[in-house]
Amino acid sequence: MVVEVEDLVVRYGRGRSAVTALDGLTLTAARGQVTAVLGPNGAGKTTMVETCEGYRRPSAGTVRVLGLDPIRDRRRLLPRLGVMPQSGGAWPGARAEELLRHVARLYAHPLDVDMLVERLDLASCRRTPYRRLSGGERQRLSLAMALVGRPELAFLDEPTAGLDPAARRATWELIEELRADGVSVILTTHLMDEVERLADQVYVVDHGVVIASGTPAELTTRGAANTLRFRGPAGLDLRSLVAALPEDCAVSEPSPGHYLIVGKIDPHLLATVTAWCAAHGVMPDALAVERHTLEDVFLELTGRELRR
Ligand SMILES: Nc1ncnc2c1ncn2[C@@H]1O[C@H](COP(=O)(O)OP(=O)(O)OP(=O)(O)O)[C@@H](O)[C@H]1O
Repeated sequence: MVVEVEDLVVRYGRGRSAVTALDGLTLTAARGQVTAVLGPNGAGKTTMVETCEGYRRPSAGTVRVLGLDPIRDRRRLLPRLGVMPQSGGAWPGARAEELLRHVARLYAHPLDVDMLVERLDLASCRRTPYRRLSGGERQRLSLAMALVGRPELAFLDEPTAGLDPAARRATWELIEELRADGVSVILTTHLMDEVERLADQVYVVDHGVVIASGTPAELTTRGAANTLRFRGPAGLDLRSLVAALPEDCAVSEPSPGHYLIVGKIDPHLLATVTAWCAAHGVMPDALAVERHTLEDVFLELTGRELRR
């Protein structure tokens, strides 16, 4: 495990005005994987990442990063980490390329700066002072600065927030390459498609605790079962269809001629349904499988939307 967080509590302030940002958070991240921490605004994602980076002291609980204590072993840890903070962290007057080259010089075996500039589409703003960069350019430069040192473990705090679709795709591709190179990535996000595309393991966090975890596929198929819909003649004999399906499937006709099957929808089940239709002379129109998204899962767990 590259990150082990156990019963982590982090409070800001004291007394009555204290805010408990993390309230007993437990998670682990495996080497060479992309681990996503997903949650709405204020869930505690940034606090968790900053505590792993050694910027925040736990009020209780333990944190180990690459087997080390982020505060006590900070000097040994920092050269092995890549950190992309949510905002800022650069000198306003320094030019984009200058900043990146400066950071690259702090590491023993940096990546090729020109390659990163090219990959993250920063060529047109090489000479632009940081304070004049657009939000998206800052974001991409910040990612380049996190990766240039060839980190073993990269913490990326909402790496694609505010990026246009092309920049988002370029960022995703870069993260996939990092994983292919054996880099471990901890990613915070509130974007479903990002998690579904990139994450090996997801922790859904709300109010400072983990409320669900698993692979994206596990999270979207468990509990909240998937749905198969089709249209056909009204009043089909559903008892015979139910008999043909696995026990945990529910079949209904919510309105005449509209059929709904709720359960684990896999290719086998699809074949059973179409075979049943064929045997009964039914043409299933508008046959559609609806997969639950992580958004649905979050809504079911908390009763709230993930995006606010
Ligand atoms: N320095 C601080 N002082 C006081 N409260 C803070 C501080 N930083 C964060 N908080 C509070 O702690 C809670 C968790 O914030 P945090 O930034 O970790 O959440 P987040 O999940 O990263 O949110 P976002 O998606 O908006 O970045 C919030 O209620 C926030 O207001």
